[in-house]
Amino acid sequence: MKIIKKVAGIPIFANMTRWENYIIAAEKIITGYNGSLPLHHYLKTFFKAHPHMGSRDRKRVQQLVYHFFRLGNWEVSLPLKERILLGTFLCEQAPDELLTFFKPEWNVAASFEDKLATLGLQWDATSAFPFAKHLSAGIDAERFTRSFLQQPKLFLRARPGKLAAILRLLEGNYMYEQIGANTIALPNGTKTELIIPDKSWYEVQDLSSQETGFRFHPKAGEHWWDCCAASGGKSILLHDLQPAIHLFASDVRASILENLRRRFAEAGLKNYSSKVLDLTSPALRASLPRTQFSGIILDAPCSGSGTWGRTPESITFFKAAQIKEYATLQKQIARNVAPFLAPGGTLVYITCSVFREENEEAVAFLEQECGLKIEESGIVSGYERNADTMFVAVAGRSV
Ligand SMILES: C[S@@+](CC[C@H](N)C(=O)[O-])C[C@H]1O[C@@H](n2cnc3c(N)ncnc32)[C@H](O)[C@@H]1O
Repeated sequence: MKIIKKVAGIPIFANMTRWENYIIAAEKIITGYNGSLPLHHYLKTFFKAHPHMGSRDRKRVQQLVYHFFRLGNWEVSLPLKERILLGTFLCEQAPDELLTFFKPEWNVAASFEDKLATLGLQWDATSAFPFAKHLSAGIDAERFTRSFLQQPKLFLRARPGKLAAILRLLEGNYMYEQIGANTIALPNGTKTELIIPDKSWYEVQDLSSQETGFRFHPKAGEHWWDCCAASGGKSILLHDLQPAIHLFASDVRASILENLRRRFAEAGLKNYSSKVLDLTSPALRASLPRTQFSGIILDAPCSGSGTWGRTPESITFFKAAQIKEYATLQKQIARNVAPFLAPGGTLVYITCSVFREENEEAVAFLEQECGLKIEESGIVSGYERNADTMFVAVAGRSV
């Protein structure tokens, strides 16, 4: 085919369909991406540098790239274009013009099993997800890895007393599902800020993340420390369960605590203190507002592997050696933080990881090295609910 021009490095071929140009753009993105930035940041920069692509083109090319990464390392020996089409075939459910153009014989509405039969391929969990041998107990590797083919949903948590008002705005106008007492699931990409005018009515928070809060049982007057608070998702959840607590939130990043302060202000949460703290520091005691807390939320820095349905590029670029690095950091933090749990108090250890080293092994460490008693622990499974998968353990200190 003859190149008629190049636009920002992408060849535009004579007599080429839109679909062929989409594939070429997706190939260029995939070959240029090295995993050092999150994919959505890379895509933003790429599209900025290629302004000739309209918003519909950008959206379609972006989908192709995500479909490709959702395959993980499965069938890596196929040519790039074939893997992009394969990912699209397995991820899409509705009739798709691009796929019809390239593969008219593929029935995109067929079941996963029928699609594999059409392709003459078998799903292999260990090549799709090279870290399968690290999975925590109770995770079905086959189902977990297949879940990467679907983008997780967007979940809202209705703040106390606001569910009915939010449902009135959604009813009849938007596709949504109510889950449990406070959760609303929406298609990913829904612009909630355009639907719900008051930001203090809800928090965007994954379903499994919301459910970790079932293990917080704060009582009025207690002192709680959210020691890896980030922008405060768990802190706001905790506060909504019991506003009359004394909340102390800390994180090692000053910038994320700025986000927390902004988010708390939007949520109308005023009664708290916050501080930048490095939990690996041996001088932690001197920096704390008190030395005994009734409750500690340790939402540890982790691989994030339970959330990779939202960032599937991580499957390709994550290195197994990083699991050990996170596990070491988690133990260091646990050892430093545990002494500040008051007798009779509760430490809730949370990760959004699916790896045993960050979950069960951290729990064994809390028990064996930190003198805590594990009351409950396990996976909060999201992979069959279009949600993230998390891990939560409740540890207590004897009186
Ligand atoms: C999983 S995130 C917390 C998410 C948060 N709790 C929420 O609900 O949105 C882990 C946090 O730990 C923080 N962190 C990492 N290393 C740390 C350290 N050495 N000391 C304190 N915080 C640390 C990170 O900055 C990150 O914000």
